[in-house]
Amino acid sequence: MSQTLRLLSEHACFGGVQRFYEHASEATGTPMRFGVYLPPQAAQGPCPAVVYLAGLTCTEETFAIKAGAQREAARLGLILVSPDTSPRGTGIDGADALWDFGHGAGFYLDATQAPWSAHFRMERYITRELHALLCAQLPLRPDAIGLMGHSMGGHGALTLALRHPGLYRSVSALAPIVAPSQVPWGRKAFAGYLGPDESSWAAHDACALIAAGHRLPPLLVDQGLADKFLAEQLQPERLEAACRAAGQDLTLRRHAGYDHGYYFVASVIADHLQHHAVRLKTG
Ligand SMILES: N[C@@H](CCC(=O)N[C@@H](CSC=O)C(=O)NCC(=O)O)C(=O)O
Repeated sequence: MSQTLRLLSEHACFGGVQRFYEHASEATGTPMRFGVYLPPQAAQGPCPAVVYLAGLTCTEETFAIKAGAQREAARLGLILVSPDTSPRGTGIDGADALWDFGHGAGFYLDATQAPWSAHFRMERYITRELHALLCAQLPLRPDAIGLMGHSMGGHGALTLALRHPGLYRSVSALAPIVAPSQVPWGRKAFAGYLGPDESSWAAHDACALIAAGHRLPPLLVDQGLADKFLAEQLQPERLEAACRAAGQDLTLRRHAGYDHGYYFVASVIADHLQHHAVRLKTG
């Protein structure tokens, strides 16, 4: 049954339109919000799309407001989709207490542990419900959808693409968490959402998935070298080693002087959209 999308706001942008929508989500059991940028080409017919998964503390607005991606998306004829990073207003005790767990920190997986499992079903939301809704209700090409993300969202982009082969034709990440089972952000989230049995964590860990034989389309990753989270949380050398051992095509670019924030994202976003456009517009 087609879901009702409620248009929250609409803004003319580079000849296209930036919109924000809300809908009742079956996956999370809450209202969910997402942003959509429709380039001018979308008025003529279906366009390829890139879904952008944001990081800890972000909302559906962060990418749209801070990354400056719309100019290049308009040039390339790409639709941009920016979902929220977790369900909101769940009423779960403690869900607002921490910035790296709970609301704003859904980690793009389906929690198996109470009380989180009642609402924190972001994998199902992104890969099934939102995917179907976008294909049914927006002028995008279902065969030409890419996935990218930043930080926690980079983890989401890598793991969802690895876990759902064929769903996303192009993949990239900015300063991603690549081995969540091994670093504090991921260990905290996985313990809470998936429970203490670490054997269940590997299925949501990009490096472990690659080592287990899962594959991605040719992957572009950018990482700032002045990123305060680089050594403790991100550790791109783990992804580099996993890809090298598995024969996974990876372009990992390290950028001196760039930190973790959206000044970095804005500086490389055009390259990422071009990476996606090349793959989404051919084949
Ligand atoms: N509150 C934190 C910083 C939170 C932060 O840096 N969030 C990043 C994503 S981190 C990994 O997922 C982000 O994208 N923030 C949005 C922004 O506008 O920069 C702290 O105290 O360090």
